[in-house]
Amino acid sequence: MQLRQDSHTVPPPAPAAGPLLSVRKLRVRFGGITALDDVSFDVARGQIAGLIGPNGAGKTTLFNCLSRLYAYEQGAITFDGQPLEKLPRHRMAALGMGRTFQNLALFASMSVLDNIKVGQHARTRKGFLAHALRLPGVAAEEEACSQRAAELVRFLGLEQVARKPVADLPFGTRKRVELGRALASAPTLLLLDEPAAGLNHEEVGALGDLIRAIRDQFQLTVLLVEHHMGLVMSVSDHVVALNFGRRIAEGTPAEVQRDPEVIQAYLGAEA
Ligand SMILES: Nc1ncnc2c1ncn2[C@@H]1O[C@H](COP(=O)(O)OP(=O)(O)OP(=O)(O)O)[C@@H](O)[C@H]1O
Repeated sequence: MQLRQDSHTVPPPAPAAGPLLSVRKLRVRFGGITALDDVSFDVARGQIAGLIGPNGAGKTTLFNCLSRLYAYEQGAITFDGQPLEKLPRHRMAALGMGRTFQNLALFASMSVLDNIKVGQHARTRKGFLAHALRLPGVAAEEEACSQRAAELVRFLGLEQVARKPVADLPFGTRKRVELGRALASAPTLLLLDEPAAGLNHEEVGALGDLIRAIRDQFQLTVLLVEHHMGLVMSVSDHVVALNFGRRIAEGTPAEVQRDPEVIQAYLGAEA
């Protein structure tokens, strides 16, 4: 199905050239622990990129740097040609970065539809005061938000539960709602933090199809942190592997899977 884009929610067209995301020589330390050490990689526009590594490798730290939740002591991140460190944290969603979290971050007592609508907040133009005073344009903006949320609900197959509180839903369904909320901000880069965690085998299979459908439908770029190797390797165009905060390999899924350092990192992790 085709999602309608409206004048209030459309992101500015991305310049065609250069990677969408560029991470350069990133270093993050927590006391004596170096969580990221000189990490560099690019994510090309339209790509599904997988970020893998054993526990403690630095994946979440990297995501938190992208969301500006963590500060980095060295290095640079460029998103859509803009240096991230110059931008305030609250502008990340408006800039075109949408994110899901390892531990679901939804409003449990609110309905599916309302949770998805919350995600559009960053894209609305009219401020709090305009809404409170019902200034001209507010009604049109609200209508556009409702329509987009309803279209996302349909796209994600959530029609049957759209008006139910999120707390009443199974875990796998709640994860879809979180995806819907991240998509509601019309991101150009979607950051997925362990979307397969807690899902059963069938749900993981469906998730792979859904991630590809999302990329194609919304023409966005995906960066995926995931422990489920089957999912990462089947869905990713490009994979970056971290271990102990360092980038140990990068390439196609096949290249990374046969990289000796990657094999050693995972065998070592299991030993
Ligand atoms: N806020 C923090 N304070 C102190 N140390 C931290 C903090 N966040 C992460 N670390 C440490 O940084 C290192 C990297 O952790 P991180 O959570 O980024 O790894 P990860 O690859 O996401 O692991 P997992 O797969 O288990 O989620 C670990 O040694 C971790 O203990």
